[in-house]
Amino acid sequence: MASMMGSISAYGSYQTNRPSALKQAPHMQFQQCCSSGVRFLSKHSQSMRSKTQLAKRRATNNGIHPKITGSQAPIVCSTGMTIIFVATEVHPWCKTGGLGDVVGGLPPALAAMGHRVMTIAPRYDQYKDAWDTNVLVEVNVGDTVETVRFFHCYKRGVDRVFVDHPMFLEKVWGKTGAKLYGPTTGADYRDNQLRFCLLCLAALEAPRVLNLNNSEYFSGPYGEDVVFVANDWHTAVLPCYLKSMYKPNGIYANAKVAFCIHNIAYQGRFARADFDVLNLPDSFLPSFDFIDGHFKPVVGRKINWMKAGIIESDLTLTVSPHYVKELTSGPDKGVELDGVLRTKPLEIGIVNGMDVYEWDPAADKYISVKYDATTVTEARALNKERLQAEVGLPVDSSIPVIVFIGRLEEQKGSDILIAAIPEFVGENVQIIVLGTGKKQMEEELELLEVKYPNNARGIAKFNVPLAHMMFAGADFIIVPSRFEPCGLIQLQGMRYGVIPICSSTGGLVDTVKEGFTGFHMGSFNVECETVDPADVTAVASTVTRALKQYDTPVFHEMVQNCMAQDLSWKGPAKKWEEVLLGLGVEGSQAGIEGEEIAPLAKENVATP
Ligand SMILES: Nc1ncnc2c1ncn2[C@@H]1O[C@H](COP(=O)(O)OP(=O)(O)O[C@H]2O[C@H](CO)[C@@H](O)[C@H](O)[C@H]2O)[C@@H](O)[C@H]1O
Ligand SMILES: OC[C@H]1O[C@H](O[C@H]2[C@H](O)[C@@H](O)[C@@H](O[C@H]3[C@H](O)[C@@H](O)[C@@H](O)O[C@@H]3CO)O[C@@H]2CO)[C@H](O)[C@@H](O)[C@@H]1O
Repeated sequence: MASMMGSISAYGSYQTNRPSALKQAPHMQFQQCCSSGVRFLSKHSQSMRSKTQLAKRRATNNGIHPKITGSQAPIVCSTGMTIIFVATEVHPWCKTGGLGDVVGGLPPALAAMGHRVMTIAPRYDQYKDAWDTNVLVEVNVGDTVETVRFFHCYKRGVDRVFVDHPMFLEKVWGKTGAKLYGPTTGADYRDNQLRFCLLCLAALEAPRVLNLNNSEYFSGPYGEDVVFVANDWHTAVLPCYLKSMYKPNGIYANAKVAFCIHNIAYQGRFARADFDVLNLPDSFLPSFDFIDGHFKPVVGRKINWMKAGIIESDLTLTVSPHYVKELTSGPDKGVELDGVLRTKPLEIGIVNGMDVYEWDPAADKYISVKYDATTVTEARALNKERLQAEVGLPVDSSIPVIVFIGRLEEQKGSDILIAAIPEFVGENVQIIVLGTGKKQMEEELELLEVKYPNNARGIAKFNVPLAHMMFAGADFIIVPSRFEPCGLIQLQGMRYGVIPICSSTGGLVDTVKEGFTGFHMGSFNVECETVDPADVTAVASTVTRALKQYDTPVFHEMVQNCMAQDLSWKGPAKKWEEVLLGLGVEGSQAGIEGEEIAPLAKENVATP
């Protein structure tokens, strides 16, 4: 049996050193872990947030449930579930887009409800606030044994765990927010499959080996009665390892996996021969097996990670109800996994929330004039002038300003927008486009200034402060997506009183109401190779229609409607709770209604 070292660190009372494959018999090793002196404390009684609710629960013996797994196992007290999000992005540490936002924002909302919540993501950079736990585990990746180290911080009620390994840090060091998946947009690292196998294997260890004691409500390791939330294709092997390496050994017997699809366009399709590097039994091959007519990345039979994630997880969900319909409607919108999704139904689509603390016009550190719904009109004029000056457009607050913010991919329809600009740029309007992505699209963006010096600017940067300034100073946000699973950009816009002009797809249908909070352009052709002239016309005519309303009573009412909405994670978190509870993990129970733990406290803001 592999050796077990007993060195004490602040985080783990042991450091694991398991050179042999976990497959062999991890069970006994962990029995040793659990009996090797981990301290377990219940600090429930000091709840600052919901003392009354917790007191009520205690009175009914409903609030505390000791979870005992094994003879000398941890006693972890909680009000609800034990949830572990595994993902390649987590804002504000690492983000290329909305995946990072969700893994950044949803967990604190669930923690506020009394659930114990951890996120696990790669350590791509030297995050100043995440400390070395000094806990190491060894995992079999491909044909080598790799040592990973866990870093950790506790923020907004959530244990943020980072998996440290050269496969992440060597590639991306100093470049947080870029190059997470490949050296350039559109190019993948050759070892991505190994990188994400390693992430999943480490994620399966973390709940059992990390002795986490920052929370005043929980302590000790998370244990085994957990719900894993795997996100997108990168984490699709997690349920497979859970089933092949742990459950057969009696570990994680009650654990369940929910698989969340944030974007079915990225599936992780690889050569069939690569199945061998995953170190999974052949019985899993049918779940990965995939045939398509494309020649990328190879011609012929493939493996498809996302397909396996859907099949091997206990439930699959996605980020809006309308996207559920689209995904199952046919191969175009289901991107050839529609059949799989009909066989193994998508349980539910829950519209994303947004981080209303980070995105708050009344407290936004990046904007000149802070405002709320009562002061939006006056503040907008001043913020607009600041924005116009910042990007070098003529400064005049009476000119309506339209903005676009997003990844420059066909999904986002930035190419459709570029084609439509000549159709409406003759109006009294300014347009500012901020995005990064495909090189050609970035170049087209930067040409806008040359073509329309008085009306348009394109900025090919990932620039968070500018994004905030754009929301504060714009009147409309245009979202011409060919498909959009949920979309956060329109939520961020509405929070700042910026009216969305959006295509009618995915979450845009669920979150933007025609004539009330925004303008719909209809659904677009999902064929990405070309720009459909009908879509260009739809963009131009809807922009013209929206501009007609500019500064009218209808416009001001729409601004108010946008700002009056609760776009926070609170509602979505409640729905997520319902879905995850439905998995029936031992000891799970509903949480409480709670406000986020110190969402604005300085010490709770990440400093990557
Ligand atoms: N150049 C730039 N500078 C600064 N900030 C920028 C930026 N470009 C984008 N952003 C930010 O990145 C995020 C984009 O999130 P979205 O959800 O709109 O799209 P994305 O396609 O990345 O997410 C995918 O996952 C999410 C989460 O489920 C789904 O909502 C979505 O539909 C799906 O495509 C926003 O926070 C936005 O402000
Ligand atoms: O948060 C933003 C999105 O982040 C993820 O998408 C990334 C995707 O998972 C990666 O595989 C990669 O996609 C590239 C793809 O692999 C490659 O073959 C080529 O098609 O180019 C793609 C873009 O470079 O990067 C994506 C981010 O850019 C997440 O999966 C999505 O849900 C999020 O929307």
